[in-house]
Amino acid sequence: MLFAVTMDVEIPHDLDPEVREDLINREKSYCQDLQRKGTWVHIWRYAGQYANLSVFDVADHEELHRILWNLPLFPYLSIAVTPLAAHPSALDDTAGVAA
Ligand SMILES: O=C(O)CC1=CCC(=O)O1
Repeated sequence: MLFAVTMDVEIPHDLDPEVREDLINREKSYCQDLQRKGTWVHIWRYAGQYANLSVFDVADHEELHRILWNLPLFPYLSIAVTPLAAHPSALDDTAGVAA
């Protein structure tokens, strides 16, 4: 199942800089591990915003929830989830999408 997920990042300005750096480093490792597994299919920056648009390929809602809940930055994210379905005009056979 494919999901588009928007994450808006709002880290408090008064957070200890070392804590902030550690969180961001752990978020990057977590994200890149899931990319290597093929679960975190895309991550794009919204231009001009501290926010990303990501696409996840997961077995079910519970797997997506677990992944999002365990994001190191989770306490500082506003998250919106949109389920995706195949578009009939798409040329490519997009992974994970049933026709
Ligand atoms: O910077 C962001 O958009 C938050 C984030 C999610 C995964 C990652 O590495 O950073």
